Amino acid sequence: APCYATLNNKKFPDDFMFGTATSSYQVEGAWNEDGKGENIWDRLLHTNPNFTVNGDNGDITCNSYHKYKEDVALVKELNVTHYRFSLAWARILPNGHVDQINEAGVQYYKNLITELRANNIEPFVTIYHWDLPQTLQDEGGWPNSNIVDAFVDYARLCFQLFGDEVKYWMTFNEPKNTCWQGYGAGTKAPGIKAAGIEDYLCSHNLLKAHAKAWHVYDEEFRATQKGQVGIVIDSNWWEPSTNSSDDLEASETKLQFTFGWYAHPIFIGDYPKVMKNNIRRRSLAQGYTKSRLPEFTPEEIEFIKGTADFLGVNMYSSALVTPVENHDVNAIGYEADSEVRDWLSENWKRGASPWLVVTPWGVQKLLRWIKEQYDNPRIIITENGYSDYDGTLDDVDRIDYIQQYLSSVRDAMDEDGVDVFGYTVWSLMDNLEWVYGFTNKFGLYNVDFNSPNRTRTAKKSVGVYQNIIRTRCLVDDCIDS
Ligand SMILES: O=S(=O)(O)CCCN1CCN(CCO[C@@H]2O[C@H](CO)[C@@H](O)[C@H](O)[C@H]2O)CC1
Repeated sequence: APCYATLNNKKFPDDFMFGTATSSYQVEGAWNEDGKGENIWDRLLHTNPNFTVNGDNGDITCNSYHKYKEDVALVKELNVTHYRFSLAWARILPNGHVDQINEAGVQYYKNLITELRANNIEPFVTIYHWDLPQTLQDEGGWPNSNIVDAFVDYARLCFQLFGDEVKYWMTFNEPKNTCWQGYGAGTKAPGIKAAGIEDYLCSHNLLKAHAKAWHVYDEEFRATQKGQVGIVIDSNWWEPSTNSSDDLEASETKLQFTFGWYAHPIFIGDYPKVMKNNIRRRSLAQGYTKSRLPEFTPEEIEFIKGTADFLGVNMYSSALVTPVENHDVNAIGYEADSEVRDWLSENWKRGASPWLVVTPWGVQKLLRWIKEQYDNPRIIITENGYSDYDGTLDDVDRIDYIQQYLSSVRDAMDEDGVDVFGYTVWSLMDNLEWVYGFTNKFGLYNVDFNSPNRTRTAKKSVGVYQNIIRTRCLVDDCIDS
């Protein structure tokens, strides 16, 4: 493996939190058992089986709903401090509203949290990881402002039910992919293609919902439960394709359109200027009478600002950027509105996921940028990982990936003073990788989807990650370092 000078001469702090992660729709299965309601992924994949490779779906997947004790044993074996998982809204509230609580669903999460605590593992709970109850989508979904109070009622119930044992909450996983992929590109449930319109309505409501949930925790629960509420925002690192001022500006613009879209309202206030300017200019040029990007009132700007006790960052990959010449003024969508083109360099090693390239230097650049942009927020890497096609147990590529990215996180902490308090490998086990089905495997543990028992088997990376956690430093297999 390549030698990185920092690999073997840096220790992670004793209180640095190493963890691993999954999400409800990707691992639980039991899609319609014990009173769970239908969610937008159930509906989308049952009505469009070819939406995913091989028609794979979450009906059973890893069957974690029935195998959660075994899963917690694997998490324990990893010797991690925390396990990040998400709550399936429709398992707790089958029609999405608090008028009907499914006790069996509540009990499942209470059992999971109890099992984690019994094994001295910190539960890191994502309230929403893309699996909206179908009834709420039928009522308009994220673009309909009614969703705000539906989410806040759901979040308040979660705080009430689980808040005595859960001290780390994340409202949303990757708002950009919730909105852009769900309602813009249509590449994720509910699969709506309304780029530049419904993705912006989704984000407007999602930000209000996040902020309201944070204020509810702050006013009604923090004093007694003493926990923290954050949000998980993802982005590539966007590398200028040359050091021309145009390319440097394109990088900054793309960062604002992907990370700033959500971080700017929460950490500074309001949408980023370049988003507001670009989208207004393009909307008017397209004949709209006002910007396609909704506007916050001054009160809303103040209400949303400051609503994150920590920042979860999902970072996997990078891309090269440059301004789009003679852009099509009629193209709409958050990518077109950025007027930036991005692509992957041929020189970068690939993962199985088409968007995944091995660019560890990108995580240090993104973390440094976040620190400078948002005044050094407390950060935990809530997802980072490598996918292959065959789920090989001899996963040396994943071992290299994790070590190189951790080394770059370490550099951001040492050289740039970024306040990173944890790192989380995506994922505990191979699972349903959205449109790629079971063909993209991210797990530290292999899952045999052909066996009814969904047998989990440790890959080589399990031993390496255990060592990193035990020794607090990166194993360097170089002999000449
Ligand atoms: O969107 S950008 O314009 O900035 C760049 C495009 C590429 N992204 C990279 C990450 N990605 C998946 C992240 O998705 C995350 O990572 C895991 C692996 O995919 C998933 O299994 C998790 O559920 C999800 O939280 C969505 C697409």
